[in-house]
Amino acid sequence: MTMRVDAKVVMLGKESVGKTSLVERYVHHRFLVGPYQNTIGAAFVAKPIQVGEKVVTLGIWDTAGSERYEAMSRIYYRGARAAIVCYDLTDTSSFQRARFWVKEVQNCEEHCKIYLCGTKIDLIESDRGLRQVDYHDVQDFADEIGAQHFETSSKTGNNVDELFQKVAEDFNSISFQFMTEETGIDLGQKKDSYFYSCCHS
Ligand SMILES: Nc1nc2c(ncn2[C@@H]2O[C@H](COP(=O)(O)OP(=O)(O)OP(=O)(O)O)[C@@H](O)[C@H]2O)c(=O)[nH]1
Repeated sequence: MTMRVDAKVVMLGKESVGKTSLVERYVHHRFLVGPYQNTIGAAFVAKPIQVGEKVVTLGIWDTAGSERYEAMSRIYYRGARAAIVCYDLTDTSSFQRARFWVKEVQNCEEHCKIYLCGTKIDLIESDRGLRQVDYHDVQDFADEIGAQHFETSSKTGNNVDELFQKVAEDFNSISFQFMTEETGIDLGQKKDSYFYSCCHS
């Protein structure tokens, strides 16, 4: 079966922050328990999402967080319309890594919207002392870079649907803007031209 993808979305962030778990929760409504498995390279899934009367299909690339695969991740965010930059709320170093990815995306993909996602909030709900990344610090950073900010749990499902729904809604409203500004231009072509207008270094 082939499926037309409207928008490319890329999951970025340090290894084991929970990128795969977020996609798994959102797409398959489940949380996998058992030994943690590194993503190797990247995984792809297409997910149609209802936005008002329209269906927007997100093509989600789940990249490997290990620094070993850093150069490969660049291939996956090329042409992305949204980047979900994840950090683990119980790990300060993962937030430093998130800042790195934000810079990368800002430098290379001017049409890519950034979403900051603090993961594993369920751990903090059961023990407040585990929080290592302050909500307000991230919100200030989000305001500075014009990003949306979510705190989620793939274990309980908390805020996961809201995150992806927001990505699809934002994409839909941006496309709508193109359509009204450029009447007569085929939206598909317009979008494609953006798909390839990224850095080529
Ligand atoms: N409690 C809790 N654990 C989580 C959550 N999300 C992920 N985990 C756990 O964190 C570990 C890493 O999760 P992954 O989803 O594989 O992380 P990843 O970012 O895809 O890792 P890489 O593929 O190596 O980049 C696993 O043991 C998960 O079970 C969450 O919301 N809550």
